[in-house]
Parts: sequence; structure tokens; C-alpha cells
Amino acid sequence: MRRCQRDFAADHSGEVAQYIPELGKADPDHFGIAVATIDGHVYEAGDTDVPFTIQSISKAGVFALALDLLGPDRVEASIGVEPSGEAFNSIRLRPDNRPFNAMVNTGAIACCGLIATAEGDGTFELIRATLSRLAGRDLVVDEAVFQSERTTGDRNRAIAYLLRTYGGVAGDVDRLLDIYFRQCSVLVTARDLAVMGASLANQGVNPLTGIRVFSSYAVARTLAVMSSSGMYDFAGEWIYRVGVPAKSGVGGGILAALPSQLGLGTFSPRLDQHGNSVRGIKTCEAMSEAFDLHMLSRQDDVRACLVADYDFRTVPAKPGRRAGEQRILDDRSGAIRVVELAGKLSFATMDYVTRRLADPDHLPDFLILNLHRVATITDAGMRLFTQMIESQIPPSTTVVLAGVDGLSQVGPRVRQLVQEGIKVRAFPTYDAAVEWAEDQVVYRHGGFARGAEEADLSGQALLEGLSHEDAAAFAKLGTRVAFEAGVRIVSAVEPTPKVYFLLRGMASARSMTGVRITTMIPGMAFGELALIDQPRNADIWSETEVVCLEVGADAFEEFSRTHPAAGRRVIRNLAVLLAARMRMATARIDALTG
Ligand SMILES: NC(=O)CC[C@H](N)C(=O)O
Repeated sequence: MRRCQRDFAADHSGEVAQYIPELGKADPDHFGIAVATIDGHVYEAGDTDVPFTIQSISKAGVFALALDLLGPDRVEASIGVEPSGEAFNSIRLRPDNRPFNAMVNTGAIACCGLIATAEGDGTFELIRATLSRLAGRDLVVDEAVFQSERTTGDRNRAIAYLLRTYGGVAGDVDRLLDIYFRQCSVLVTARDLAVMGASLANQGVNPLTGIRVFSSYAVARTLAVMSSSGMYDFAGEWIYRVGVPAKSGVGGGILAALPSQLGLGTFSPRLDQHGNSVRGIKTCEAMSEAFDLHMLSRQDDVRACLVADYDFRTVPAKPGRRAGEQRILDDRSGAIRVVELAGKLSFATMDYVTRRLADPDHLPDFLILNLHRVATITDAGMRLFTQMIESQIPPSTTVVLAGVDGLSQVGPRVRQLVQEGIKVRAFPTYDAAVEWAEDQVVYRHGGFARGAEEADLSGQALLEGLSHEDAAAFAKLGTRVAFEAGVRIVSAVEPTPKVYFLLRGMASARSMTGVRITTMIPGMAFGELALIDQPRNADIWSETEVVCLEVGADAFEEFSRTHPAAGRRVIRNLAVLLAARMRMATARIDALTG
């Protein structure tokens, strides 16, 4: 931006608009450039806070307002969407006597008239408030420019009377033109134009205020007409060289909006023969080139949405399934396939994903789709997603959705599938999903009694390798404790230096937000970190009635003193467990970043 400032400030070509006398008083050397991102960051260079009148740039906002206020049928019946290829003030109408489009004066005056017919006396205030919401601040009128245009606006008066003869506008022409002249006299800055552009780029939601100004439908259609007609009889060159929907104004402003990315605002009063800002055009062209902004040079590759595709054993649900269960799982490679998706699920991305997943040669018993990193899903993407589950993936494969509780808008739409009875399971986290799928595989191929029997300490991974005597001595350290179902046994925020050996029932580890991370069954232990350290990272809750052997860290210390070898072996077993967890975490990171 600064380089554009420097390079193009030396360009003094073009003329400040004179046909509206007040505009002729502008300082020809003012030059401001601003960029606003759709997450609300604004970059500025030069005179970005100098106010000037919005002029024709207002037409884009008023067209979008009309579409939302009156509906597309009503607007399109009165105003075309074709480029005119002529100057902004051309009086020529289409063969059917409609204006070519709402970006030239004929269409803009007709558009203003449509709103006036519906809103009457409140029309200008509605336009001013809408433009203010788009900019994210209260905009005011430059009364001197308004009076100047009002007294010299004969050409627009002629246009309005011509329109009225064909029913393009109705009622008092002077009253309508006052609204239109006021609309053009609203004061903005280059920063405001960038924010307005970012609001359009952000599907009609102002990224600074979070307020929705226009519907996505109105935004898409407005950007379409800006692309074909926003720069008047320079529109073809513009979309060829710059490739970003834009609207110019004789006050010296240019607003450009690149969907899903950013808004661009420039201000420099000297205009070319088309009525477009000379430095503004050069700046937009240079920035499009430098930052790859051309909307038709799309860099996003649909395949990028599928970030990982691996067998569940790369990242099993938890480190310590009991030996018999683990053997069943180890013998069933391919039983559970995990696919991680990310970014935007659109028609194109879902088409690609469907072809990858419905491949008959790679159909697992369970297909886990981890959606945790999916940010948005379009309507078409949602239709294909549902079709994929309902018809492309055969019933022999159970689709399991994970990560549906993320912050994105995808969660509620996907959970809706479950409510509609679509054959799919949904879990808040990957671990909960893969644990459920593993349980199904274990159950189908050998089954297990989940927590019904009472386990003794012999199967405890922590006590592996202890002699019978040492294990018996260790068992005497502990106290049998029982918990009702649904009780928090261990709290992450109130650490108690105790280890619990699960003898009967099921318990679960839950994150601080209450999301179930993993489930524990008899023969497993929890709280073991208390043997070496204090902090805990999760709460432990009883899922059923639970019986544990509770061993205090002090008691273990005493045991290590009286049974040093056994104590060292328990600590070594703990290190092996922690190493397994680290390997699993690393494998998961590899699977996602590979
Ligand atoms: N291109 C423009 O900005 C023209 C707007 C001006 N108010 C007019 O109607 O002529």
C-alpha cells in the first residue's frame, strides 16, 4: 500500500469533477488507500480519514437495500442487470425501456424511486442508515455538495422525466431527485469504503460491528452487477485487469470487495474520461497483481479439505484397552477408517470427498468423519454431505461424525441430521467417536462384559511385573471406596494426591468444559499422575456405580521405602504408560500434518 502511495502520488493525470461545482473544490492531491479484512482488521496508508462524497458508490448499497426490501422480482422487473457499455450519465435505456443496471444514473434513480414508493418520507433516512451500517459508523450529508448538485442536476432531471414516461419512476421528480442527490452527497473516507467493501466480502455482515446489513443473496447479486457495470464503460478492462467487484464515484472514491477475503477503499479526486479515479485504478490494479486478488485466479484446491485419511489404529481411543479387547482390535485393521476434513465444505469439495469415501475398495465397518476443523458448509455442500451418507456410502458402513460441538456453524446443521433420523452417529470429540466405534468392533468380534465383573489388581498395567507378594503388599495400602453413578470422583481443579484402581463399573475423564474425553473400565487406573506430580487435566466422573481401590501418594511413598524394587517398577510402568500416550499424541499430530 505504501509503495502504491509513493509510486502513484507522482501521477497527476486526470481532472477533478467540475460538473458538480462543489466537487471542484476538492484537493486534487489527496490520496488514501485502505484495506479491511473480513475478520475486522483495517490497514491504512495516506489520506484515509479525509471525508469526500460517496457519489455513485452509494448505488451499490442502495441496490442491495432494494433487493432485500422489495425482493428481486420487483427490482428486476424495473431495472436490468446488463452492462450498458456507456458512460454513467448516459440517458439511453434498454429496448424494453428499463435502465440497463442500477450502477448507472438511470438505474440508480429508478432504484431510489422503487424504495421511495415503498418508504415515502423515510426513504433517505433508510438509505443513510443502511450506508452507515455498511461503514460501521454514522454517516452524514455534505449539504454544500447536495445543494450544488441539486441546482446543476438537469441531466439527471431529464433522466428522471424520461423514466417517468415509461413508468420507471412515479410521483414528483424533484422530490425523488432530492433523495438521490442526498444519497450521493453522503460523506465517507477511504477507510469507510474499505469497511463497506469488507462487509460485502463478508456476505453482508459488517466485520467490525458484526451487524448483518444485507442478505447473502443481495450481496452476491450486487457484487455481480458491480463486476459487470461498477466501473461503467471501463468495466470490461477492470474485471480483466483487477478482477475484483468494484464501484467508483466522481467524488474520487473506489470501493472494491473480494468475496471471503477483503474490502479495498481508495480516494484520489482526479478522474479519467470514464469518471473513475486515476490513482485509484492504478492502486487496485497494482494490489491485485501483488496480492493475487483476481477473483478468477482461484488458488484454493478442493482436495485441501481432506487433511488426513488413516486407519484408527494410528490413533486409538485410549492407551489401555484390556489385552483381550486390544487383540480383537489389532486383528481388525481396516475396521475403522478415520477421515479429517477442514475448511469450507462446498459443492466442489463435497463432490471430491464423496468420490474418495464412497470408493467400494476402501469401505470400513465404521467411517469416522472428524469435522472439528470444518469452518463452514454451504447449502449445496450440506445437500451433498447428506446424500453421501444416505445413498453413496452403503449401509454396511456406519458413518460416525466427530467434532460436531466445535464453534463453527457446521455443528448445529450436522446434528440436525441425527434428529432427522439420518443413519449416522455424532460425538463431540474424536476420542469419544473412535472409542464408541472400537467398542462396537470389540463387541461384534468377541464382546466384553463392560464393567459387570470385578477386576482384581492383577490386570493393572501400573502393577505389571510385581511379585505376588509385592502386589499383595501394595493392595494393603489401599482403601475400597464406592461411588454412586454420576459423581465427580476426581476434580481437575482440586487435585488430591490419590491413585484409583478401578475394580468395578465404568468411569470417564471429562474436559473442563464437560466434554467426555475417554472411558475407563475395570482393570484401568486413574489419577496415577499423583504418584509423581500434582496437576490433573481432567475431571473423573463415575458413569455407573463404581468400586475403586484408593491409594494415597504418601502410602505409596512408604511402600517404595519398604519395597524399593517394587516401587521403582510401578514408577517405570507409569513412565511406559505416559510414553504410550505421547506416542499416540505424536501419531495423531503426524496423521493430521503428514
Ligand atoms: N459516477 C458518479 O459518481 C455520478 C454520481 C453523481 N451524483 C451523478 O449523478 O452524476
